[in-house]
Amino acid sequence: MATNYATVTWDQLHRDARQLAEILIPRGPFKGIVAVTRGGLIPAAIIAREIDCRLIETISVVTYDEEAQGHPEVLKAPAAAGDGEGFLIIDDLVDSGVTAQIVRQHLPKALFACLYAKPSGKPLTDLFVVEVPQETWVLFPWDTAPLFIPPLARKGGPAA
Ligand SMILES: O=P(O)(O)OC[C@H]1O[C@H](OP(=O)(O)OP(=O)(O)O)[C@H](O)[C@@H]1O
Ligand SMILES: Nc1nc2[nH]cnc2c(=O)[nH]1
Ligand SMILES: [Mg+2]
Repeated sequence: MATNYATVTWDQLHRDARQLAEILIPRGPFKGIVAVTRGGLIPAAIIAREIDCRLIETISVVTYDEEAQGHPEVLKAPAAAGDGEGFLIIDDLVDSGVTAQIVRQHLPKALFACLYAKPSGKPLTDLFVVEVPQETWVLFPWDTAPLFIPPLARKGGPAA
């Protein structure tokens, strides 16, 4: 279980994805993008628009059930990307690096980029935008909703 949480808003995610696109442009052009579903889908869509790439393939890897890490399972291979030559892989984040390692085994010649990287997974990426501490759990905008919280003055109980 994580000890800290970092909430990423839609605006922040959009800014980070655009920043990644900017550093990717000199590394291209790319034949296509392989999005690591599901987390890589929205970052991949934003980046595809910015780098003007219309061919999007997916690889589906399931590793986590909420915060619990399980055994990674590839539900769909990225058939259209061959060995990955000329392709760009996009995921939302690397944590342990297990998912990235499996994706790289399928696409050894592709470039791997993600928005957020924790120290254990960082060496598995070619490019990322923001480093996040290992013990922090990133909350993405598609996993969260704004909630009512009571005013601070009422926190101590009815007398406050
Ligand atoms: O570096 P790791 O420890 O392998 O963790 C990173 C992976 O975990 C999350 O995917 P998840 O398995 O939760 O599936 P999802 O993308 O469908 O939400 C995230 O989107 C990365 O793909
Ligand atoms: N949402 C989310 N999924 C993850 N999968 C592995 N690490 C994380 C994380 O920090 N946040
Ligand atoms: Mg994922």
